[in-house]
Amino acid sequence: MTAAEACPEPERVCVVGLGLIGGSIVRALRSKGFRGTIDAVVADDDEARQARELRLVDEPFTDIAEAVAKATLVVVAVPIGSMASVFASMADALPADAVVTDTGSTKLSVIREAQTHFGDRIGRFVPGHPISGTERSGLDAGFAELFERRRVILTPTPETDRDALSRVVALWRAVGAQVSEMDGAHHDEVLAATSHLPHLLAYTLVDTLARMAERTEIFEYAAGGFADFTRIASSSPSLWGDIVTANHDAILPVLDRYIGDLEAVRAAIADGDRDTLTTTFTRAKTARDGFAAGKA
Ligand SMILES: NC(=O)C1=CN([C@@H]2O[C@H](COP(=O)(O)OP(=O)(O)OC[C@H]3O[C@@H](n4cnc5c(N)ncnc54)[C@H](O)[C@@H]3O)[C@@H](O)[C@H]2O)C=CC1
Ligand SMILES: O=C(O)C(=O)Cc1ccc(O)cc1
Repeated sequence: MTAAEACPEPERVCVVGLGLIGGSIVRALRSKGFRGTIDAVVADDDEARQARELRLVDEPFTDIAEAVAKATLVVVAVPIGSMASVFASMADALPADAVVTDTGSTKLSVIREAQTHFGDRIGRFVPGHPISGTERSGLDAGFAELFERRRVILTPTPETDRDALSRVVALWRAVGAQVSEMDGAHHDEVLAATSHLPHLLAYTLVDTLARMAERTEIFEYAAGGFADFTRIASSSPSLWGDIVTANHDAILPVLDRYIGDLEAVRAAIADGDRDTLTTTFTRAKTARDGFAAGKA
């Protein structure tokens, strides 16, 4: 589907935060032939120059209020910890009927900040989260295919306007994504298990090994399994500090459950209980094979 088919309204999009996600959205819009205007809030003059040279944006801004003043659709793609200050900076400058959406990895915390800052215009805010990314950050890390056939979860609230929702659905379809809807609390529980916990485990494993005395040798002899399991430990520590702090209510129960299961595996190893180990590994392999087959 072309961007023009998915997004027939000539939107004036303003992407706030031209990092991995914001940079990929503008690249995808360009590569799909999006016919509207693309503005962006950039970090500094260097990023503005780069965005212009790559023809990614029509106009780069460093001032948020100025950037959103003519927008019809604003996409906030900044770290979770920056959402509140970005919403505060744009609230009074937004055109009355502009739609605002975000790409944050947690949803209840972002919805709360939006309610605080957008007040009675909260109906024009559509909470969103693309379930695709990489361990890299910044404008150079972005690429046009990032959202192709990948899921985006929107978590509208009872206050969300249907028109605003359909405009955001159209934007994500225009960049090749498949859109689902879910309640914000459910989103945060699902993502705590499938994304936030794996990132925590990868960071902690690498940190544990890196602080062991023989660490040079451990990393020298690490095989593909280590690389597969730990790639995401190269993700931005600051971005993930924000995510884990914001979603602590949903993360703690699944983390406790995992610690309990790890303790059971530890006990089986200590007791030489091979049956428990192979039963656990078999259950996991069946589940993982099913997941891999579903993705193929
Ligand atoms: N990294 C990933 O794979 C994914 C990230 N997300 C979410 O998308 C959002 C963006 O993440 P990334 O693009 O990966 O991060 P990034 O670090 O690559 O880019 C963030 C951008 O926000 C800008 N920024 C930060 N604070 C700002 C502020 N106060 N005002 C204006 N701009 C500001 C930075 O200059 C940078 O360009 C985050 O909320 C993240 O949780 C969602 C899906 C995947
Ligand atoms: O690098 C990976 O595999 C990821 O899992 C990227 C990612 C990071 C944050 C999200 O909210 C969604 C996806």
